[in-house]
Amino acid sequence: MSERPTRLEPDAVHRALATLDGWTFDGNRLSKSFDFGDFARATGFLAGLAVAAAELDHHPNWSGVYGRVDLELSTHDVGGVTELDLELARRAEHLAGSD
Ligand SMILES: C[C@H](O)[C@H](O)[C@H]1CNC2=NC(N)=NC(=O)C2=N1
Repeated sequence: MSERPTRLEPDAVHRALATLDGWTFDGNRLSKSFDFGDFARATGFLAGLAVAAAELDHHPNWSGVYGRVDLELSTHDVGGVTELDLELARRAEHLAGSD
């Protein structure tokens, strides 16, 4: 996306999250923990997410332990959640096999 993304109003974020299982919104960022059960599956997920992030030029904050991956999504350039974060969340769901 070449245009600067627009910070979404909270109502719009909540409406979008109705179709995304298990994500929370704190007013500034989306969060979800994925539990894959082992390190190989967790790192496989991260490899796929890295490809998605490169395609979108939009990058997650991530951390994790062994089989768990914790994601936080926000658009640093605008200090909130944009359509890019929702798209990255959708792709994360797809990669995790939960959509
Ligand atoms: C210039 C480049 O497109 C920007 O710095 C992008 C890169 N990836 C990004 N990722 C995230 N999460 N937020 C951003 O604001 C952001 N900006």
